[in-house]
Amino acid sequence: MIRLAANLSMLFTEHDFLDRFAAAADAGFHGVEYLFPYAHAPERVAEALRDSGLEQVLFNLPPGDWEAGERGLASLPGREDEFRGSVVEALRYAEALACPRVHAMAGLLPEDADDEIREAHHATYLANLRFAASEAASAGRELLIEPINTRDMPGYFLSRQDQAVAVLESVGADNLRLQFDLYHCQIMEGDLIRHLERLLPHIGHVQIAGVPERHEPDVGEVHYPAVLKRLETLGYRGWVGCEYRPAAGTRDGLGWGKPYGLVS
Ligand SMILES: O=C(O)C(=O)[C@@H](O)CO
Ligand SMILES: [Mg+2]
Repeated sequence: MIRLAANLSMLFTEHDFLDRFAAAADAGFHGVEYLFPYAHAPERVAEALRDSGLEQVLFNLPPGDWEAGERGLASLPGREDEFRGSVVEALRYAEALACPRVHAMAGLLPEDADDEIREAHHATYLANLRFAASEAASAGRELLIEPINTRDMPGYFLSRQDQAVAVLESVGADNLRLQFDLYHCQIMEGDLIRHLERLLPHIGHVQIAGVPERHEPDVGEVHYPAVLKRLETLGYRGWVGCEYRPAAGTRDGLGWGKPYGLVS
């Protein structure tokens, strides 16, 4: 059975952040994910989670200066101390929220990146992920990496599934896994079902959205009923994060999720 998690950075934004938990539970979700919890004390987020009866399934490490355009620290040479601090902070929240996995965003390459700069980012990424995976393992958590399409996020260091698999294999930590976002993969590479079949052993979390607008999964070029069916028959037992921007209201657009227990 497909288990859907509401991404509270994109869904239920009609409500204040801490009120989105109850709204998600009311719509039939059993899990939640979001970008960042850090604007709120962990106890307050834990309370909202507890009151709603939801499971926290994922959130991201602090990403650097998001407002200034930064998109993660993991591959940024010279920012290693800050990255290590972000690992400690994320694991503190993960403990308070009983969240089994956290996502480390890779960060952006400079516009004029040549081979030498790319190689420096790659080496930094591997070293940082080794450290973070080891800290996460000690805390009993998984660490995820996610290829993101370079149309939405130009310059993002990790953009293709093969690149992610090579990184997973180089780091070689059992708790370092793939956040497989079908929306990004469709834009960069397509062939979603074959990707799922091949990548399943690496996948720690799945996310979905309609392509190309990133609206509801039943809008656009991907036929999600077939893709989710294949995910199920492959034996995937993890969560599927609904990481899309509703075309109108969140509840108005939940009809696509009726077969999976959602209520519009
Ligand atoms: O943008 C996405 O896709 C995400 O999953 C965010 O967590 C940013 O990586
Ligand atoms: Mg995603």
